Amino acid sequence: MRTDEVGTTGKGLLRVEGLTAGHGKTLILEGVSFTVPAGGRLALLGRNGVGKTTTLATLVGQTTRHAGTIALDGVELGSLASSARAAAGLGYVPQTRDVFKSLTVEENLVTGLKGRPRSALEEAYALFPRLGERRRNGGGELSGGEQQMLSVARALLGKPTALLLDEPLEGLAPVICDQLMEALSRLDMTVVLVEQQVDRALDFADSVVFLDRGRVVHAGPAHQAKNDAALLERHLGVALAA
Ligand SMILES: Nc1ncnc2c1ncn2[C@@H]1O[C@H](COP(=O)(O)OP(=O)(O)OP(=O)(O)O)[C@@H](O)[C@H]1O
Repeated sequence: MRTDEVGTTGKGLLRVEGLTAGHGKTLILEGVSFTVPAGGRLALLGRNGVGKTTTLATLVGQTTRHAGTIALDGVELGSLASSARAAAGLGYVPQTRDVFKSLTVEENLVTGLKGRPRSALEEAYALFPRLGERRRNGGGELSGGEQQMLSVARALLGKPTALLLDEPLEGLAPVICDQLMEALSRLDMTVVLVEQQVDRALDFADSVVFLDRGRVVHAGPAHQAKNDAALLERHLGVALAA
C-alpha cells in the first residue's frame, strides 16, 4: 500500500480482453488486451493516431465496441452506458479537460460529487491547494495547468477505483507538469495513463503497453522499456535522454 494515499485500496482490477472497436463501422482497435492489477499503473503509449484515445474512450463507452470485454473488479462494463461505468468505478479525464468555463471552480467540483456531501470538496483542495485559492474564479479564467488540476480533481471526487488519464500534461509548463505528476503519484488507485511525455509516463507507471495501428505490439514492465532505446525507437520513433 502506498503511503499518504488518496483513494481506494484493494480494488480496481481492470481486465481488457480482445477489444475491437472504432467509430461506427470504422475499426480503430483490433483485439486489444491488457490487465492492470488493483492499484497498478499502466502507461499506454504509441505514435500519434495509433488508437490510445480511442482505447480510453472505448473503456468509458464513447465509441462503438464490436467485440471484447472490459471488466473492473470482475464486473463486465462493456454493455453498460457511460454513466453506469462511472458508477461502477471508472473515472475519466479526457484530453479536452472537461471544465465548465461558465461555472466557478467550486461549482465545477460540485458536479463531480455524485451524491457525496459537499464536505468532500476538501479532498480536492487538499490534493490541489491552488484550486482552493481559486475556488471562486470562473473555469474560463484558469490557466491550462489549473484547468487540468480541476479536471483531475473532479474525476477523483467520484471516488473511482480506476482512473483513465488522456494526455494530462499536454500544453503545460514543466514546473506544472512536475506538480501534477507529484499529485498523481500520491493516488492509490488503478491508473491508465496516455501521455506524450514518455519519460514522465514511464517514471510514473509500473507497466507499459505500446499500441501500433490499433493493436498491442509490446507489453512489459515500465522500467525495462525506459532503458530499452531500441524498443522506444521502434514504437515511438524517439530516444529518451540518458
Ligand atoms: N470520431 C472519429 N471518427 C473517425 N475516426 C476517428 C475519430 N476519432 C479518431 N479517429 C481516428 O482514429 C485513429 C486513432 O485515433 P486516436 O485519437 O485514438 O489516436 P491516439 O493514439 O490517441 O493519437 P494522438 O496521440 O494523436 O492523440 C486515427 O486514425 C484517427 O484519425
